[in-house]
Amino acid sequence: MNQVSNQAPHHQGRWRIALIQSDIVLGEPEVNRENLERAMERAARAAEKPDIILLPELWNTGYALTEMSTLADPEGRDSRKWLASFAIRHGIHVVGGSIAEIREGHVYNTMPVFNRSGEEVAAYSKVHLFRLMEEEKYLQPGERSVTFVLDGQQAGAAICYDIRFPELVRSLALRGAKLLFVAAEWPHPRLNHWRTLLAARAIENQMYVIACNRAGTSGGDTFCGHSLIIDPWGDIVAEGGEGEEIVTGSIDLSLVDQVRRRIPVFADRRPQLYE
Ligand SMILES: O=C(O)CCC(=O)C(=O)O
Repeated sequence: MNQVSNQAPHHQGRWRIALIQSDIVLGEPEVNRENLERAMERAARAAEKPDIILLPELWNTGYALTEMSTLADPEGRDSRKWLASFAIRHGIHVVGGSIAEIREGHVYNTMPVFNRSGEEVAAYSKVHLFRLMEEEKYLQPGERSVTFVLDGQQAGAAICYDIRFPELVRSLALRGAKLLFVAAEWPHPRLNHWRTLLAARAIENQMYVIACNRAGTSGGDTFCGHSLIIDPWGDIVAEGGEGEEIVTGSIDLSLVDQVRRRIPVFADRRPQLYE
């Protein structure tokens, strides 16, 4: 199956995507916002304007887990206001990576999503906390999986460790998601896992996987970059290197239906045998 054209116009499920693969300064939300804003403005003013911008995980605080109670954004208010105003200013959908936010005394790792009009169409809080980095000691897990609609197209949300749970992504696909947005702070030495898991989620669910990882180093971890856009056949539309970069590519959601017709995985499922 051929890759989709890089020139696809943004109508009828054809979108140009920009992934803001940035470094994140530990515990410095204002600095991070300023850095991201510069990169997002650059992406928005490119000759081929994106329809959707995706940011990395925990872009406000980084993994400053022990300081979350003071650093996390109360109700995510400031971060949301800023993301919404960017979406309105440029008429671009903003899948807001994720932010540390405090709600009712708990810190959540939450991906807010804004449409071109600046309306918040979804907020997904990471449901699988990553014990290897002791997230469960400092964060509260979300309690629901989330799909949302942009320009009439159904999408699903995932954050980092979530991609190790095929059942989560399958459930999003069964609810109609034709693409999955992933925000991550995925470190070495697991680049191979990152690339393989993302490709597997795309192939098995016959959906686009659009994943933005951070770059840089922090607290002894070196992050992989390699943000990816993978099509429903498993081909790579765009992939970043290791450093800071805006990764862009175009997608055509009619390819999802084509692939699902060619190999009818969803029609061939036998869920009564799986549990
Ligand atoms: O699953 C992994 O290897 C990385 C996950 C991770 O870093 C995270 O969820 O923050």
